[in-house]
Amino acid sequence: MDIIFLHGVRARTLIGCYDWEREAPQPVELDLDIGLPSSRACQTDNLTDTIDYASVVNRIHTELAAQHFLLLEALAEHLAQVLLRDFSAPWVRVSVTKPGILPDVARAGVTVERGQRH
Ligand SMILES: Nc1nc2c(c(=O)[nH]1)N=C([C@H](O)[C@@H](O)CO)CN2
Repeated sequence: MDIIFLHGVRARTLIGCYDWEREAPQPVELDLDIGLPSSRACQTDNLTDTIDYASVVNRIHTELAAQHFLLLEALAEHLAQVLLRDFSAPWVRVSVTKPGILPDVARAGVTVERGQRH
């Protein structure tokens, strides 16, 4: 399976379990690995035969502005389902981290894998 990836996507969103985290958006970083339905674009050299990673980034920012979750797990699941459903990706790996949220920890985060990797 061919994969496109977007690593180190920086964004802000309202997320967290605690009241102070519900007051203002905080920074998150995303690593997205997105399986492609086919390798056709390798032969055709045509953007319409693959998933446009610029469109993915735009959609991710839209989702992060509109959706508010308590847990990183729920955010990662939501984004994974958007990629599977609306971009026809057969498989995705979505990592979401909060940089600097815990003392002495560079990043705390979660990774979910969804779909079939073949
Ligand atoms: N497994 C998780 N653990 C925790 C999360 C989370 O999203 N997933 N979140 C928090 C707090 O919101 C954190 O950002 C501040 O301590 C704690 N643990």
